[in-house]
Order: sequence, then structure tokens, then C-alpha cells
Amino acid sequence: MLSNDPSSKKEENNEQNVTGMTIVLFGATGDLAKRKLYPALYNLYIENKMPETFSVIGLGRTPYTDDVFQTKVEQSLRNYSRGPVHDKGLQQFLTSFRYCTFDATETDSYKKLNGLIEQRENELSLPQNRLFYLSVAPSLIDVITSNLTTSGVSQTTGWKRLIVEKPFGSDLASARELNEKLRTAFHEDEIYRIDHYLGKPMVQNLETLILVNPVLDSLFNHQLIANVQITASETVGVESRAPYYDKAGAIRDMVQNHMLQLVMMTALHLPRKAQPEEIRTKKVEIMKALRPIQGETLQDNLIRAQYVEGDVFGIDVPAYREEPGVPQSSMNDTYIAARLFIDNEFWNGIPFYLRTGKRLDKKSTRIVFEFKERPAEIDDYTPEGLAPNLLILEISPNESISLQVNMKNPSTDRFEPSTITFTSNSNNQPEAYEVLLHDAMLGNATFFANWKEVELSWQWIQPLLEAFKENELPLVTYSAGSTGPREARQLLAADHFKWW
Ligand SMILES: NC(=O)C1=CN([C@@H]2O[C@H](COP(=O)(O)OP(=O)(O)OC[C@H]3O[C@@H](n4cnc5c(N)ncnc54)[C@H](OP(=O)(O)O)[C@@H]3O)[C@@H](O)[C@H]2O)C=CC1
Ligand SMILES: O=C1O[C@H](COP(=O)(O)O)[C@@H](O)[C@H](O)[C@H]1O
Repeated sequence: MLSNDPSSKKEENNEQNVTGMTIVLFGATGDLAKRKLYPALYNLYIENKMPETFSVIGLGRTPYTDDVFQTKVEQSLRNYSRGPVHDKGLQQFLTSFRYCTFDATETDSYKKLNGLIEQRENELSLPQNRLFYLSVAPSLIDVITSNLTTSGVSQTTGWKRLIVEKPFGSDLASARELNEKLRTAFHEDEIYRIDHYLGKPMVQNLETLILVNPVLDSLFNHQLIANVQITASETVGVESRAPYYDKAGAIRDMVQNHMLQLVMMTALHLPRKAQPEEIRTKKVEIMKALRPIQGETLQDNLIRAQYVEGDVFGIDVPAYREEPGVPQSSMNDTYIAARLFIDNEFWNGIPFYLRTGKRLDKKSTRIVFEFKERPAEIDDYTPEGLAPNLLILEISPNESISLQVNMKNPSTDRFEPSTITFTSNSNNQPEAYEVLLHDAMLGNATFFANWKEVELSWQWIQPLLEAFKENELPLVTYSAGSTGPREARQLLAADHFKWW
């Protein structure tokens, strides 16, 4: 809630060390800024998580005045904010925003930008803390970062940080090249590579959730877990993003970043509350232990598919190849399923199954731990109707923890699976971008992808990209609105499992 007492706001911020700053937003007229970033800043503001004084400078080639820009920001809040927009405080929030008509490819633009940043720092008595948010196409990142250095915009007496959007490269070589370029202007600890899955509250809380619940902790036992399943299914199709998506596919769009980050976060299993550095080290260890899928192992461990026409929630939808902007001959993947193994002491021999796709039957991101069945040889007691115990962590769109157990149905006297679900009492979850922006303001990079993780992810993905390019793996199909291709079910059936 918006505090009526400015001193209480200051006190709270001091506790969290959010210092006065300038947010320089490249791509201020774009879709991401409108749908996610302005609402995120506003929600941080009304929750007293912004510094008492801050300046936002929006940049784009579209010629806006400050007034027009502030009106656009207000419209974005009214259209996309997760909660109501309060009249109280709104004007004060909006007056922090200034706009600079700016072409990232022109050197003179940076002089103008520097002047505006300094003018606002002086007007507001702000320290020279500058948070640069690159919400622009990857092709502009190089030119922006090098100009930030040569123009002096990134030479500050305070801190400087750079938030970079995905995609971070399109393969291992381009990611390395991009990283080299960023590193000429920023240190690794100043670079915040956004992966919005790491901003989802359930993902951020995964580690502590297990630590604070000894019951859950006790389930994290190598002897008990049969497999882990990570699903990110979407009902939307390619939408208006064909030019990007048809080159990226599900493998680059979801697997290289979000899915592998979920694998790392799931496999962490830390014995106690860890420091950010420890978490990062552990994540890198997990990536190093991730068994490569390549050559002969490819066909058996990876399913690649594309949707054909079907219906989603009763509405007919076209095949991927009929979507606007997608070539009729496209061989792009809109679905990936994979069997992974982490060759370390804890996860040795426990398969991780991943699947992600567009135009599936439901929107759901979840992690399911399937537990081993009770050994029959104990006492020969194997009643009918038993199902495996499951621990289901629903990450989005709603958060919950469910446990599937076997219970006897008194009317049939048979066992059947029964699920109990726990949800938080709050229905006011912060958006991922809100959480991550706040972390970046605090200088906490725990939930951003560090370079080593990104590099190892690309390294793991690279043989797959090459195999896809050479058509070494068939591109199978699935109907829009279905649960995915038959081949993905067979992947688990071969191990006597099924998807949950
Ligand atoms: N939209 C989304 O949901 C998501 C986006 N992303 C990533 O975020 C980034 C931005 O995406 P999105 O907002 O959708 O893209 P848009 O195409 O909507 O916006 C691009 C922005 O870049 C600006 N821009 C383009 N060329 C120049 C230039 N020469 N100089 C200065 N500014 C320029 C545009 O402003 P103008 O035209 O006024 O110059 C516009 O503000 C991309 O990297 C994307 O991959 C990541 C996840 C989700
Ligand atoms: O980064 C991306 O994520 C979205 C899915 O995000 P979610 O938070 O809705 O699960 C996906 O639609 C998009 O293609 C991808 O670029």
C-alpha cells in the first residue's frame, strides 16, 4: 500500500538499501516496457520498494514529449498493472519520468542523454547510480554498450548496472561474442541477464521452501525419487513474433534459458540457506554435470515437434505453418521434450524429463517429483489402484504445492490417488519483472543468469542446434490443443513412467 507517512517509506527503503538512482530505459516505446516494465516499477513504487527519489529516462526514436511519455506510462499502468492504479501518488510517480528522443546508432544521441541524466541528477540531488535497462533488439546491444563507454554515460561516481533482456545470443558463438562486447563496458557483477522464470516467486522460494519444511526436505532423498518432471506448457501460439520465433524455436526460446534454469534451481538441493555466490557455484556444477545429449543418444532422449491445426479451448486454431509470418515449409520446433541426467552424487540415475511447447491444452509451469513405488517384495502387499506419490510444485499461472497420496475409497474399498493442495493465503503475487527489477536495484544478482551458467547452457544446447540444422532428428507433429506429441509420451513410457 502507498504509505501516508514519507518517513516510514524512507526507513523501509534504508533497511533494504535501495539507493537513489536513475533508470535509463532503452526501448521505452516498446512492447516489453509497456506490458511489463512500467507496471513493475509502479507496483514497486506503491509497495514502497522504490527509493524515495529516483529518475527514469525513457529512450526511443519515436518523438515523444515528456507529457506524452508520461501519458503513455499511465496508460500502460491502467492496461497492464496487476492491481488497481491509485490516483494518490500517481502524479508523483509519473513526474519521475522523462523522455529523450534517441537513436542508439547516433553518437550525438549519447551526449544529449548524458546531459539529461546529469540535469535530473542535479535537480533531484541524486547520486550517480545508474541502472541501464536494454529492452531493445539484440542487434542494438553492442552499439549501445560501446557508446555508453565512449560517451562517458556509464562513467559514474556511483554504481552502474546493466540489465540485458533475452535472447542472450542465438548459439554458443554469438553468446560468447555478445558477452565479450558487454564485458568491454561492464564487469560481470554489473551485468544482470534477465531470465524472468527466475523472478517467479515459487522459483525464488524453491530453495527455502524445502529448507523450512523438514517434511519436504526428508523427501529429497536419492533413494525415494523415481524421476523429476519439469513442464512449461502454453496455450498461445506464435502470436505476432514469427520473425523471431521461427529462427529461435522452443529450443532457444524456452529450453536454453528458462527450462535449464529450472533444472538448475530444482537440482540445487542445498543443505542450508546459501549465499548468492554459493548458489551460483552450485548451479554451474549442475550444468557441468548435465550429461550431453548428442550423436547416438539424441534420438532416444529428445523429441522435437511442431503443432498442426487443432482447437484450443473449443476454438479452431491454425497450424504453425499457417500462422502469419511463418513460412509454409518451416521446420521450426514449437515443442521440445527431453530426458536428462545429472551425473552427480545426488541425482545419479534419476531422470529429469523436460517438456515445453506452444498451443498445448493448458497453461502451466510446474515441477513434479515422482516417488518410487513401495517395493512389492517387502510383504507381498500390493493392493490394486495404487499410484505413485507425487510432490507437485505449481509455479504459474497459480502457485501451489500438492501432494498425491493413495487413499482408500470407503464406498469401493479400493485405493485410489488423492491429492491435497496447499496455496498461499495471498492472492497478490508480485510479477517476475517486479521482483527482478527490485533485486537489480538492490544489487542482488542471485536470480539473474550469470555468464558461466549461460555459457554452459549454450554449450549443452549447441549439439542439439547442429543436429536440428542437419535434420538429424525428425520433426514430429502434435495437434494444437493436445498434450503434445505421441512420441513424448513414448519417451517416458520407455522408462515405465508417464507425464504428470
Ligand atoms: N515483449 C516481450 O514480451 C518480451 C521481450 N523480450 C525482449 O525484450 C527486448 C525488447 O522487446 P520488445 O519491447 O518486445 O520489442 P519492441 O520491438 O516492441 O521494442 C523495441 C524498442 O527498441 C527501440 N528501438 C529500436 N531501434 C532503435 C534505435 N535505433 N534506437 C533507439 N531505440 C530503438 C524501439 O523504439 P523506437 O521504435 O521508438 O525507436 C522500441 O522502444 C527484446 O530483446 C526482446 O527479445 C523478452 C521477453 C519478452
Ligand atoms: O520468454 C518467454 O516466455 C514466455 C512464457 O512465459 P510465461 O511467464 O508466460 O510462462 C513465452 O511465451 C515466450 O515465447 C518466451 O519468449
